[in-house]
Amino acid sequence: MDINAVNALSYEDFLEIFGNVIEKCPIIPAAIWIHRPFTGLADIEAHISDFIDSLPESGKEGILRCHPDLAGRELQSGALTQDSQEEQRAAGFTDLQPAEVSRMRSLNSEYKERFGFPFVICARLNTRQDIMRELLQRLGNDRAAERARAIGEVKKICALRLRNLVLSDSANKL
Ligand SMILES: NC(=O)NC1=NC(=O)NC1=O
Repeated sequence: MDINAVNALSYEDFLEIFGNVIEKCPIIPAAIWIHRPFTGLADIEAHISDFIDSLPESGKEGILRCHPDLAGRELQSGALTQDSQEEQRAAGFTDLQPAEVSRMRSLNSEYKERFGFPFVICARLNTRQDIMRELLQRLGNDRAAERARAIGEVKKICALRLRNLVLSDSANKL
């Protein structure tokens, strides 16, 4: 789907296609729709990034809290969004040994205990070994640095979801 097709979408169709580019935060694509016509994928990304950056810290932490844990309960119970399910599978979290599941569980809760929001990383760009190493390493960050780092990961997840949608010609899904 080229950028002209994106710009020609009704609001409802735009939200149908792009509503989950930031996990469970449809308000973000709903808000940036006003900026069309977009000049390209990078323009959509830039508007999403600017919107997120304009939020108060509580809003950024709210976005992080909308993300499911990696190898968490939602994965176990099949409650993940399709995007998240595919990302977690790509990073190898759908075939963890029980010991690895409980290790991720305790690391995730230690992280959440310390920062008040979940550990977020772009799963498609990392192996599960990278992710566990990153989780341990980032536990040492201070809250502000970690919030910024996690928001950076949210933007990477968004960039890959956008590319997947636009290049996979998702207009056919309508
Ligand atoms: N807590 C997370 O980092 N969750 C996720 N990262 C992804 O790339 N997909 C997810 O569901």
